[in-house]
Amino acid sequence: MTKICVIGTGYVGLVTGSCFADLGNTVACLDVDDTRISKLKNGVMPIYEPGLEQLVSQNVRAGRLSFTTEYSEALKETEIAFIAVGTPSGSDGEADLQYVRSAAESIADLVDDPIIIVNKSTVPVGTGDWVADVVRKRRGGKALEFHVVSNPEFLREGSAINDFMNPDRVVLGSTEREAANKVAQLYLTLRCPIVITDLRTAEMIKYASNAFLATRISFINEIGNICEELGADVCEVARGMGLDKRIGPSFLDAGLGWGGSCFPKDVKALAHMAVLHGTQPQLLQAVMEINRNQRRRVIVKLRKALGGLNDREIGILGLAFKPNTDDMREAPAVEVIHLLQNEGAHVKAYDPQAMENAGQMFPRLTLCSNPYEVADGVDALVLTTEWNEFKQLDFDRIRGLMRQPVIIDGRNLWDGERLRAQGFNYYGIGRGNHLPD
Ligand SMILES: NC(=O)c1ccc[n+]([C@@H]2O[C@H](COP(=O)([O-])OP(=O)(O)OC[C@H]3O[C@@H](n4cnc5c(N)ncnc54)[C@H](O)[C@@H]3O)[C@@H](O)[C@H]2O)c1
Ligand SMILES: O=c1ccn([C@@H]2O[C@H](COP(=O)(O)OP(=O)(O)O[C@H]3O[C@H](CO)[C@@H](O)[C@H](O)[C@H]3O)[C@@H](O)[C@H]2O)c(=O)[nH]1
Repeated sequence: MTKICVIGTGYVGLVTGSCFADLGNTVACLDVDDTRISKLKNGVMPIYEPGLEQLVSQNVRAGRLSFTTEYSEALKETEIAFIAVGTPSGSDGEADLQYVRSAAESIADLVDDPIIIVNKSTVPVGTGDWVADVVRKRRGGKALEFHVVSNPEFLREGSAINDFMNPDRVVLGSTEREAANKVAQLYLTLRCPIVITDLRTAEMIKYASNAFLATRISFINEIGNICEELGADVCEVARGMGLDKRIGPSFLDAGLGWGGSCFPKDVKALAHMAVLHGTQPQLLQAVMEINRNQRRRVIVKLRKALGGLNDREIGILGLAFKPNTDDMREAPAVEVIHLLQNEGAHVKAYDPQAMENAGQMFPRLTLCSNPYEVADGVDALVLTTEWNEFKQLDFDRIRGLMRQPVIIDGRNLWDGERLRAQGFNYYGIGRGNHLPD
């Protein structure tokens, strides 16, 4: 049993803290956001993540998990402090480290016993050394025995608990092998490969992994765009490719492109690091450009199908950047809605979890309480997030409600042939169906 402190109670901090508590450790989760902590103290989750509420309440009841806004309370007798604060994109695409700095300074101010500081946030290569400098400078001459370990997180929103508890690997980087070994002990019961390396390599593994996954998606989207012109079906192409063991089937779903709180900012940050150090990240630039175009292509399709967008009614199914989350950061739906509204379209939408976030983001968006309300009177329906709830809709009812039977399936979720047989003008992504010019 280890006494742990997790700084930041967002998607990563809260999941990390509750999972470590569940594995038998004593965990204090800390956040500077009062509202978030009082919600958590009352058993209310500040984010939607399947299974999280139960995991938190179980471990709070067992006395292994607590929440606070007080650094002094959270850091009391802590052996390992995880920094899991946000690292958003700055103005040039570089990662903004102000929250990491503030967390490191608070540790430096309040701790006198030996401590391991673990960077779990996604941070630029070199940040581990920088955190050590920040702590040393802040201490002035006051001695502190501490080591910095990089432990990037690979969980996905929507399946975060399962990903944390069943990782493909755990990556640890440190200049001090003993410190990395101590952190490794926390993960031993998960029985997964543990890669122990130096700080900078560990930090790069995180960026390279995200950039590679984003590249796969942009690649298949580019293939999809070519398929559309040549009359091939990208879904079948991806299946045929993915059966090759060297390629594998994951992350080959063509659609509106990648969004979320990680891929966009991390690919940008990696490209920024490259440029800063005199390297041209040509592939990363193309990967980002393809992704930007993927959203715009939907607008082009709609314009063609409806002969213009001014005063058209468009229905959007799905607002979160992917299913099983309420997170709308860089969600494809956000850009699609902006582009539609800019062209004078009236937009209605529904999402099973992201309605509250959407209401704050789009004052002019009509929020509906189910897919049928969205379909009512629209000229086109656009599927932007492949929630389970959208998989089996009553399309006869939808056909009867819509003003024009145009469907853009931005996630290739539905059976196009069946929908065409039901009277829809169905357009998937990369599925070889041409629109008239
Ligand atoms: N979201 C994901 O799926 C995911 C997965 C892997 C890695 N990451 C990385 O993990 C980090 C955290 O991401 P997230 O999505 O959990 O962020 P988030 O925005 O959901 O949460 C960050 C939390 O940190 C708190 N915070 C900010 N400054 C603080 C401070 N000085 N002291 C204490 N708390 C502070 C904020 O109030 C907020 O609650 C990022 O670097 C991200 O790139 C995210
Ligand atoms: O074949 C695919 C797979 C995903 N996506 C899109 O890609 C984005 C990201 O999806 P996913 O990776 O499932 O979600 P995240 O929760 O953002 O997780 C990514 O980002 C996290 C933060 O760094 C990492 O920890 C995870 O390993 C990494 O998968 C979403 O918009 C998806 O719709 C596709 O378009 N096609």
